[in-house]
Amino acid sequence: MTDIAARLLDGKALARSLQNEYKKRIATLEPKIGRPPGLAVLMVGENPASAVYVRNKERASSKVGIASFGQHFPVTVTQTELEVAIDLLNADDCVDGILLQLPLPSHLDATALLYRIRPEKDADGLHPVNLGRLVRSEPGLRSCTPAGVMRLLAEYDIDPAGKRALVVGRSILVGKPMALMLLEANASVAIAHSHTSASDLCDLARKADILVPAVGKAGLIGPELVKPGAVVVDVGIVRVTNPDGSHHLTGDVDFDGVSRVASAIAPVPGGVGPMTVALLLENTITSWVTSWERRRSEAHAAL
Ligand SMILES: Nc1nc(=O)c2c([nH]1)NC[C@@H]1CN(c3ccc(C(=O)N[C@@H](CCC(=O)O)C(=O)O)cc3)C=[N+]21
Repeated sequence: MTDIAARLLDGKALARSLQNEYKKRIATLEPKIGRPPGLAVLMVGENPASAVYVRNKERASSKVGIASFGQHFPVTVTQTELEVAIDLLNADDCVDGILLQLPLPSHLDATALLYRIRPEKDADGLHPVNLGRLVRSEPGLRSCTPAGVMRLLAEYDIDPAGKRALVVGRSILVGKPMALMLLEANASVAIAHSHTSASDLCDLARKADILVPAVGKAGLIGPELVKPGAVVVDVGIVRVTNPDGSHHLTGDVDFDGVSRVASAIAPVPGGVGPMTVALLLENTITSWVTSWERRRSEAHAAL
């Protein structure tokens, strides 16, 4: 086999440079707006993987100058308590973004809570209004992980137009919005999922110019499933326990094997994860600016 060293789609480096831009934008606008952007991440229980993400988000927020209104609830929290928390954040003029960290314990109705977040503060892009805008290709808050993938592709001048894209996974958080964003960028999009046969997955994957696995199964995508020269963006997150009890993250892709076949590859860690955090900050800043503009025009209208 010829060794093609795939280009590394370095989400970590891009996220860092985006964060520098956000920091400058906030520093410029904050004196006019009179307060920093505010982001509330709501986490329930002790899911260790979620805790990593929440910690990364809080660190990134404080780095760029976004105020955190995060709350951590015990696993015993009730639906009503979370509803009250969301209602208070919806009404709080210092909060621009609200993110309900998923998954939630099974006694809670996650959908009802996501629907309760005001669409203008839906930093995760999961409210039906924002999902509907995505379906319609209208501007709106976009789901952070797939938006991060699109931003990463753009940075490396990878244009999905006319390409065959395969998304593996159809979750509301990643797979479905990912497929819609690739479609919006004029790719020919297929979606494989848990009911797709192994042989169909193989056929579809080997035809894909852009392959986006988002399943959470280590080793799902080996070099035999990748078209030579394809772009592979690993969105899977698998938390592996090391022999010494510590943990490391890996994705759906056999990175070393696939690197020899693909033309470009986004690793885990260091690829889509940091981009997700960056786009969450970007959504929060967008909401901050939009709400300020809305208020300003309302004030003018009242004169
Ligand atoms: N409502 C909601 N929105 C989400 O966007 C959401 C969620 N729930 N639930 C869980 C998943 C997972 N997720 C991650 C984001 C970034 C990293 C991340 O920062 N990863 C880094 C660092 C990993 C590390 O620190 O080891 C990396 O891949 O390089 C990981 C995981 C967001 N999610």
